[in-house]
Amino acid sequence: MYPKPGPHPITRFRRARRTAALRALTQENVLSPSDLIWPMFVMDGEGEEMPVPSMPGVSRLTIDKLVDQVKEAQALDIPAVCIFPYTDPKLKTEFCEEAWNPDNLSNRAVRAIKDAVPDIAVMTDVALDPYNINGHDGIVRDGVILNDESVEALARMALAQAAAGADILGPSDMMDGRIGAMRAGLEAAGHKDVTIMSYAAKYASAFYGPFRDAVGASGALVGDKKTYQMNPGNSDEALRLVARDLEEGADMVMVKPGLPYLDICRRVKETFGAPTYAYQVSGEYAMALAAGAQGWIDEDAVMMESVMAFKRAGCDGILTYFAPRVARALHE
Ligand SMILES: NCc1[nH]cc(CCC(=O)O)c1CC(=O)O
Repeated sequence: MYPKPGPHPITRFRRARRTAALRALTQENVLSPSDLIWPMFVMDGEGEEMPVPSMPGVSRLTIDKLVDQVKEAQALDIPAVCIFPYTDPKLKTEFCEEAWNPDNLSNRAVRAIKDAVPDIAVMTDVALDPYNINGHDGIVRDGVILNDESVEALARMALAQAAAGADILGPSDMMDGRIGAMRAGLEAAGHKDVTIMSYAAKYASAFYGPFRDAVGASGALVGDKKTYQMNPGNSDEALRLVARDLEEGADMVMVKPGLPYLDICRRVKETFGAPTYAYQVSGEYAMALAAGAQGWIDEDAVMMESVMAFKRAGCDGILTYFAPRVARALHE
């Protein structure tokens, strides 16, 4: 593919690495605040925040404080935030009706953000787990996660989020056919310009543990999510899922988790050329923080290196809890 480099000493790769200026000049990939999506957790109440123990530096915030944090995102030139609700356990039901309540916590948060910070892109999560008594992303009957019934509920949920003003819908549920159903529903309701970032290749991963604590789903979850999330041993299947979701109307696609699945990011970007994102998930964040706290790694350096790795793998952007820290470092 490339001409073979000449032999040493005609070729000395170290020449271009000798000074910081030469290294900067020959750097292939660049990270910018505009590559970042900042995931945030919202809870009921006012003027309060509750730290997530397994995610140091991350807190659930009441809507007023969440809006302040979104202002901070904007000041840091981060173009998008992603909202996850910590739902009152009393609102969780078998059929997840709270998911499409126009005034549920997530929808109220979206409206408050769009009111106060209209220019930032707001992304929402489309999945039933925050509202489900059994913690699953879909509706469960006799221990089986029902696909088509879940898709109906998810499409309703997506419409409520679009009506609240979400710019990007993020279906993270992994039911089959949900993108098509959402896209048809959005068109029919006149929400023609709402984008969908499909969690297209989402793996059944052990790296989501701290997130489930943050949204209060860990205690609720009965069993695992292996009948709908992907088998970590698969790669070709990710391409078929991305092809399917793009065809059904996704504008952007995501690979999740992040670092352990960079090969998937690369294949997806090369195969489709579509806007491709990775989610550096809660467990990845928690691992870096835990090792950093022990003094076993240089946390800041590991953070920047890991986020850069996504760009190198071909991603157009990264959802990461490190977003504000990375943006701050880039502004220094
Ligand atoms: N549908 C829920 C959802 N949306 C994002 C994450 C994980 C995010 C993270 O770990 O940071 C999950 C958890 C899951 O699928 O169990």
